[in-house]
Amino acid sequence: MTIRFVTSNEGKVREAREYLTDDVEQIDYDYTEIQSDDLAEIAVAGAKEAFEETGRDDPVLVDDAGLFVDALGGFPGPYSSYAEDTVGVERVWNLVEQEENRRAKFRCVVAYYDGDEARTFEGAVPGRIVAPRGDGGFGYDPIFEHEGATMAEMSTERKNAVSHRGRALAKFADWLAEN
Ligand SMILES: O=c1nc[nH]c2c1ncn2[C@H]1C[C@H](O)[C@@H](COP(=O)(O)OP(=O)(O)OP(=O)(O)O)O1
Ligand SMILES: [Mg+2]
Repeated sequence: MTIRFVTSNEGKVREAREYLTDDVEQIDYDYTEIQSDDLAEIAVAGAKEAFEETGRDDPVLVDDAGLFVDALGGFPGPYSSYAEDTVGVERVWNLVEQEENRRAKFRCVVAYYDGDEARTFEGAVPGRIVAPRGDGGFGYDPIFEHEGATMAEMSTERKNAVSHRGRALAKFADWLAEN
């Protein structure tokens, strides 16, 4: 089976290919990202729209993810992509730099839709916000440290083994194998 991963983010696709045995085709369809504080709601709405608008044949996968910083009340959260495009990763670091509590989480929801019932799979990883280090990965990876390394300092394989997306994809892969 081919899974159509609807995203403009090549980093997400690279990570999904590392994880899933099925073929993963990237579809660069720009679905509406609804405004919600619930990643699952955003991902499901996107998956349904993308499925309807891109031919209704192979099932689609949509991944909605974000960085949730404790000291900032969960900001940027569901607005992570907007914050990255506007203020940028370096200035998100600056917001946290003075805080004593640098704890944060990456969260990810992947939504799978084949025209029947939408399924969601979630993953999260705890970490700490640090000054940018490393040049792998994408997005907030350089400022997100987990067990001593930033995610930008990890190989795709190592990042997948611990990451929010890896955990969500692992659940999805298990479900897919049984269905
Ligand atoms: O593993 C990650 N490592 C670093 N940063 C990450 C990660 N996962 C999500 N993020 C950041 C990127 C973006 O600023 C936001 C997700 O936004 P999100 O809308 O889900 O993705 P996106 O706009 O990059 O691609 P698309 O919507 O086309 O799938 O959180
Ligand atoms: Mg997006």
